Amino acid sequence: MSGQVRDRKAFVDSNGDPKSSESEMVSPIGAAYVDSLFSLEPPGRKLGEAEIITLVSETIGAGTDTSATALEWALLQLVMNQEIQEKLYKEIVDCVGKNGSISESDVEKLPYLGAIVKETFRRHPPSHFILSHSVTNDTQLGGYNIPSDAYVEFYTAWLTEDPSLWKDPGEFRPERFLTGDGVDVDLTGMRGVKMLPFGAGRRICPAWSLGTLHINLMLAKMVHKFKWIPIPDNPPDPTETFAFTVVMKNPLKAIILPRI
Ligand code: HEM
Repeated sequence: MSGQVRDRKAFVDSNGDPKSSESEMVSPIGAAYVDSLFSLEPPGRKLGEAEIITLVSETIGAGTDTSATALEWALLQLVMNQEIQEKLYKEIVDCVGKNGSISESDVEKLPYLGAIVKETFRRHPPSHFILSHSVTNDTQLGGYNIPSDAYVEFYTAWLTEDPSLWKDPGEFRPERFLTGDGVDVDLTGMRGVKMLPFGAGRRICPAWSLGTLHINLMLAKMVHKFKWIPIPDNPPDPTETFAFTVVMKNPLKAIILPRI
């Protein structure tokens, strides 16, 4: 790895910008995640190669399945609920037009899109458990003794299945985040805990806001350019199964029609 990655200078010019032939593939020196790892100096040492590889692969692993799963669940709901999809399409067209292009700054102007993404995180949290946690010293939490050699697993999906917290929790209803029991719900758990798709506290997903933005953008672009409809006599199957994330037992199949 060191030969290939640490010699990134071969791909950039004297200003540190990518050479033109590489511009699609290489970020300027200093801008990539891996650059920040090379310059990171925990007290008294540099990170070793094994640590850098672990950190990079953790980021790729944690960032791909989660986002892909969330997007697939959102599309399943839009295929099954055409009126929600059309309401979203109208919101997008009102904002950027039929032929426009949706950019990062448009996302905050699309509240219904945001509500669909939040409702997806609530109804289909990609991860039903957060990562294993442990304590450095024996302690007590919520009346339980937690020894320092134990792994503590938090099942966070129970929150969003709880009818005392959510009205009809099994229903997919984005409007709840605009005018109902989801208004003011905070995805990070800082202002009360009603859902925890990214965990909470100091080990919360470090990319919770990036992941949310990616899903908003990808979903908006996919609905702006294409209409997603069910295959006749073969509607999507919402049965779940546990993999790295909670995925569809039978992956989504749909008819995808260009809008224009
Ligand atoms: C919909 C998208 C995502 C969801 C639902 C999600 C969810 C989570 C959850 C539940 C955790 C565990 C938190 C805990 O143990 O308390 C986590 C950790 C993590 N996530 Fe995400 N994530 C998403 C996107 C991403 C992306 C895009 C990246 C990277 C670019 C990423 C990188 C990480 C990393 C590195 C950790 C481990 C943090 C640590 O060890 O402290 N995630 N994520």
